[in-house]
Amino acid sequence: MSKAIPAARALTGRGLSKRFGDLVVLDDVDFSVVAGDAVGIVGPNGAGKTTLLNLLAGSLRPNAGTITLDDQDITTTSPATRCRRGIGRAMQIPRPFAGLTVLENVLVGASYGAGLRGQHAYRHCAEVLDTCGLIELANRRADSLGLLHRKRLELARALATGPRILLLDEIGGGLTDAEAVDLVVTVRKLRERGIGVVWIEHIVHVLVQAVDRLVCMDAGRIIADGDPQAVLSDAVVVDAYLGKAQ
Ligand SMILES: Nc1ncnc2c1ncn2[C@@H]1O[C@H](COP(=O)(O)OP(=O)(O)OP(=O)(O)O)[C@@H](O)[C@H]1O
Repeated sequence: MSKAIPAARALTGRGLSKRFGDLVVLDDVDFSVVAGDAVGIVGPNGAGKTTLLNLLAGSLRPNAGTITLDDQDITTTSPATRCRRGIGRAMQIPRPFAGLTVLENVLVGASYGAGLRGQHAYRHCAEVLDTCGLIELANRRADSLGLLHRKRLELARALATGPRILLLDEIGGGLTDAEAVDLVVTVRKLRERGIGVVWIEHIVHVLVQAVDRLVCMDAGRIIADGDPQAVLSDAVVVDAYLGKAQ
């Protein structure tokens, strides 16, 4: 399903800063993900996690810094172009086309994101729906789905665009632990196919089952980046994040 991915290709932000008025939300952040990596991002509310994802996806422009994909500068490239170049994104609050079926929603991603048509598009969507546990709901209207299936559909819509790097914003939010673990299984499969995953999630004990690297942000900066267990036992992380019951 995924495109062939040279292992060294990466999405990289260097020196990223973002302000809203006087509020500095990101302050000189360096971040990189390589295809096939799974990186978790945690941190307290307001740390700048979603803003970092917005910059990487292109829905916000940084005030300073550069973003490259495969060493090409995409800092000012639109989200639609980034999507066609292999950066997929699943939003915190799923907003499917409510009146369309599950299959039709995924076909939109396959058509506009991956550029697939006809039988190729249908075959690709069937694989995506199977991967995301939605194949039996293919003909259900999106607005009839419960939260778990809406979250899965959000992931499927992003996956249908044929990403090499997938940005996931709290796709486990609001789910039970068992439901969120279900998403872990799916994310692991994607990683095995060589897709790079960046996953923001507050359910840390679930997130660490899916990622091999954990980044902790606080107040617009990355305060730890590395092996998940080492990051979680870092005194600075415990003080800034884990000490404040999430
Ligand atoms: N468009 C905006 N205009 C003004 N302030 C904003 C805007 N977007 C985000 N912010 C502020 O930037 C800060 C960082 O927000 P961001 O959503 O990136 O944090 P986060 O780490 O993802 O938080 P959470 O875990 O609560 O989702 C917050 O103080 C937020 O209120």
